[in-house]
Amino acid sequence: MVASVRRVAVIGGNRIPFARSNGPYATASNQDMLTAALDGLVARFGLGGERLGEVVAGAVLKHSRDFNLARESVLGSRLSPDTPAYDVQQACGTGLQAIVAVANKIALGQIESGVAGGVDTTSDAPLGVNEDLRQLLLRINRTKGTLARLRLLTKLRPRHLVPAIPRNAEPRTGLSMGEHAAVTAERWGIGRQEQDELAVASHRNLAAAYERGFFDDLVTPYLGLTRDQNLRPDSTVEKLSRLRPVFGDGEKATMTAGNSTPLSDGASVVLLASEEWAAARRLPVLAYLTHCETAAVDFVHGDEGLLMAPAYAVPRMLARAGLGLGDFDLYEMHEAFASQVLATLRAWEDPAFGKERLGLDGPLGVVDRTRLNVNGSSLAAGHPFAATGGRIVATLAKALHERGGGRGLISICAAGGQGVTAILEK
Ligand SMILES: CC(=O)CC(=O)SCCNC(=O)CCNC(=O)[C@H](O)C(C)(C)COP(=O)(O)OP(=O)(O)OC[C@H]1O[C@@H](n2cnc3c(N)ncnc32)[C@H](O)[C@@H]1OP(=O)(O)O
Repeated sequence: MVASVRRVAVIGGNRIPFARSNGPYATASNQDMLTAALDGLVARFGLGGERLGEVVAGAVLKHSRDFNLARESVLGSRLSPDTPAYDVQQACGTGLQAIVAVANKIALGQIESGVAGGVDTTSDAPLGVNEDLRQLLLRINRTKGTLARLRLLTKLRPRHLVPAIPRNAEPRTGLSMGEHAAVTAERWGIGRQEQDELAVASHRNLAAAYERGFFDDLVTPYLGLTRDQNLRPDSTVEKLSRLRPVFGDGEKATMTAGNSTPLSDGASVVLLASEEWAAARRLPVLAYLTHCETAAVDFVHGDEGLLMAPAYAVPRMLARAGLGLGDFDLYEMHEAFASQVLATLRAWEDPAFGKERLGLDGPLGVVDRTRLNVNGSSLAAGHPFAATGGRIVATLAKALHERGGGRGLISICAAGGQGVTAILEK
């Protein structure tokens, strides 16, 4: 059935600047932001009225009204309404997994072009009613007769009005992402200063990239923002060292608001296509998506850290690609927390981890830190969960194109003990 596998071209991306939670996008919905990101892409690549093969996107925090988020966003955009769309969701891996879904169909010749991405708002998080109120409302709904219904209504108490707010926590452990990351940081002996240094590098690199115009054709202003709101170009290790720890135990705690991603709002999308489709429109190819991998770890019963799955996905992907960890010109590691990136790097450098967990003869290898997140990452830009994959792919593809080619590694950790990784090449 499959004739051949084709190369998948990354043509470009677009995102809106990422905002801090309850900031300028407080009244924007997932659909508003995803539509804005799509329309920016449409404008950039002249896609008005174009019927694309497919649009795949998702959000981690969704209202029930968002059951067809990607398709509704297409209908609200200037793409042809004949463009089909569907949603995916894999926590913070959502954006990259959406890109893989579109890429696979292009590779198999099932579509010629597609857009993939993601959106999230922590400002407009879906509030649920609590279980007691839900039961009461359902009973009222099932009850016949106005009087009987009114009688049930008299049972309404103030406790019923306490909303069910989604927690940024793992359902099976009750621990937040930050609390899990703190356990991993301690296990790998990740110090406060190295976390703060990584955060400062993220801010400096993102600020420098904005200054030299790198994001001029990747970011479209939205609701008054022209740059990521969390970006603080004046960040220093000295300033960060004064922040009090927010995750971890007492004296040993090292994780602060400065070396953790902020809760954020935003959207990103990426245009992917076959080479033929791109050539017919004279659109340059920034890079090719050549490999991907997903891994999961048992953080519930086992002793592996919640956000350590990329430490397993990357070596598997490298083995399949016949590459080593050092064979990359650029590395894009999603900075959920500085400690998460540093723990992953340390695991790859550790001979015991290489032998016992990865089945290698020794350590996986070392990442050249001067090639890591050279245009900033989530600590500075912010992390609207499902929008991070699109931000990273578009940033890396452009960076590879700008340097005249090369190979880039992408690593994204996700809730539920999962990791999604990919390789871009030009
Ligand atoms: C989900 C997946 O699938 C996988 C993943 O990615 S896991 C990651 C998911 N994301 C998260 O878990 C989000 C984690 N972050 C949070 O919960 C919150 O941002 C947080 C608890 C860490 C901090 O919240 P907060 O206290 O409201 O932060 P905020 O008020 O902005 O900052 C606290 C202080 O640090 C300061 N600060 C922050 N960054 C700074 C910087 N770069 N330089 C100087 N000061 C800074 C702020 O100015 C503020 O100071 P004041 O109190 O004097 O105003």
